[in-house]
Amino acid sequence: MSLNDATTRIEHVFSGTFAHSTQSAALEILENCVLGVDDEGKIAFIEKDPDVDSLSKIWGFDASERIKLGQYEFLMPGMVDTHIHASQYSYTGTALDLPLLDWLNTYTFPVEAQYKDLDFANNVYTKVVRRTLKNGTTTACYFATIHTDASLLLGELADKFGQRALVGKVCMDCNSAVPQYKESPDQCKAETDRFIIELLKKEYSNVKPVVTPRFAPSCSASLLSELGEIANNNKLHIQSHISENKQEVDLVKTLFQDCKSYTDVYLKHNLLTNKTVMAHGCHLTDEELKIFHERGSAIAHCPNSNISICSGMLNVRNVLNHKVKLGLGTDVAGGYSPSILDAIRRALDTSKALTIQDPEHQTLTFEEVFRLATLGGSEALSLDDQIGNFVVGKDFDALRVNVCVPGGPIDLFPGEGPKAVLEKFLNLGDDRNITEVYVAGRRVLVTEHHWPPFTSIVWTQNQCK
Ligand SMILES: O=c1[nH]c(=O)c2nc[nH]c2[nH]1
Ligand SMILES: [Zn+2]
Repeated sequence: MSLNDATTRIEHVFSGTFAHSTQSAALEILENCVLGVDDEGKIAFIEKDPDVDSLSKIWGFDASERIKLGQYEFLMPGMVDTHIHASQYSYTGTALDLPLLDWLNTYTFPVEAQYKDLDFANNVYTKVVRRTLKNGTTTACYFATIHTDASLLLGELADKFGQRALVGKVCMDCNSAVPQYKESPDQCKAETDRFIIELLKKEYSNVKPVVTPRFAPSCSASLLSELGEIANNNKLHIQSHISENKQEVDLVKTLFQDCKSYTDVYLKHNLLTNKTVMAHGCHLTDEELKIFHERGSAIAHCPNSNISICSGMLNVRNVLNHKVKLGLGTDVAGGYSPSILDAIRRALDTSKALTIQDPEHQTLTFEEVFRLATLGGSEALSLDDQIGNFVVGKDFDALRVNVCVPGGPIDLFPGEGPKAVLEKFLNLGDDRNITEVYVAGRRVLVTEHHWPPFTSIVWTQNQCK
C-alpha cells in the first residue's frame, strides 16, 4: 500500500463483505474488507483484513465514521444494462404477442413517433431512469428515438438523477410500415451531428452519445456508411441490433445482396469497432462470431426479450468460447422487465433450456452470469477501464445490498455463507434489497426502511449538485 500523497481526500469508507468479478474469477468474495473512495469518486484503496487504525492514519479518514456493513449486507458493483429502449418503457409489460417485425410495426413505431412531444418524453424518460437506478442499473446503454431534442432530454435526465449512460438518437431512413416515423438521409446525418455536438457540449461527466443505426432493415446503405464515418471520426460508441430473429436475418439477405452475412453488412459500413455493441445475435454463425472477436465488438444478451417475442435463444457459452465480449440487456420493451436481476435469471433459464436440448451444453453458472451483469457489461461497453469491479483507480459504481430488509423477498437460514446469500439475492432479490446506489462515488439513491414495511426512496442527486 502506498502512502497517501496528501492531495487525495477520502470521501467514503466502507467495511464488511464485498462481492465482485475479476479477470480470473467470475466471483470473488472479500470478507472483512475495507474500501475507500476519494473525492473524485474513484476507489482509492481496498484492503482485506486491514489494521483499520493504521489505514485511517495513512489515508486521513476517521475510522469511527466508516460505514460498517451489517451481517446481512454486502457491496457489489453496479449493474450494467447494455441494451435498453428508454422510449419503449411506457408499454413495458404489455404487447408481447407478436414476432419482431410485426411487433415493431404494430406497437413500437407508433409509440416512438410520439417523442416529438417533449412533455411525453419527459414523463417516460424520468420514470425509466428512476426505475432502472432503483433496480441497481448504474450504467445504461439507451436507445431513444429519432427525435434529437427528446434524446438530449434523456441525457439531461440521466445526468440529473446520476446514472451513467450512453444515449443514442435513433437513426432510420427506411420505414414503409409507419412512414411518418423516419427521417430523410440528410436529416438523419444532420440531426445525428447536432445530437452529438449538443450532448458533448453539456460536458456531463458520465453521459455520452452513442451512434445508433436502428438495424440494417431500417437503414439505407448510404446512411450506414455515413454513421460509420461519424462514429469513427469522433471515436464514438456504436449500437444496433443483429440477427435477433430468423425472418429478420432473411430480410437482411434480400436487402443487402452484396453482403456475405448480417455481420458483413455492418463490417462493410465500418460499424464494427471495439466500441460497438450489437443486441441479440441469437442466430449468428461461428464465422460471424469470429469477425466479432477480430473486431473487438460486443454482444448485448437480452434473454427476456429473446423469449418474450419468440426470437431465439443465444448460446452464450458459444459466444464466450469465441472470446467475444458480452453483457446483459433488458431490451425494454421487447423484454418485459427493466431489471438486470431479471436478465440474470432469464440468462440462466435460457442456458438451462439449451442444456435440456443438448446435454453436452455447458450450463452457465450463477457466478458467470453475475460477471456478465457487472464486469462483462463494462467490457461490452468498453468501459472496463473505468467501471465493472472494485479495483483501485476505477470509479466507485456500487450497490449496497441488504438481504434482510423488513418485508423483503428473501428468507435466510442458519449456516448460509456469503456465497449463498449472494445467490439468493440474484435469484430472489429485488429493488427492496438495494438500499443504496452509488455512481462515480456519489450516492444517487438511498431507501429508508420502516416498520411496518414501507419503503420510501430518497433521491439524493439534486442535493449533491
Ligand atoms: O428488440 C428489438 N427492439 C427494437 O426496438 C428493435 N428495432 C430493431 N430491432 C429491434 N429489436
Ligand atoms: Zn433492442
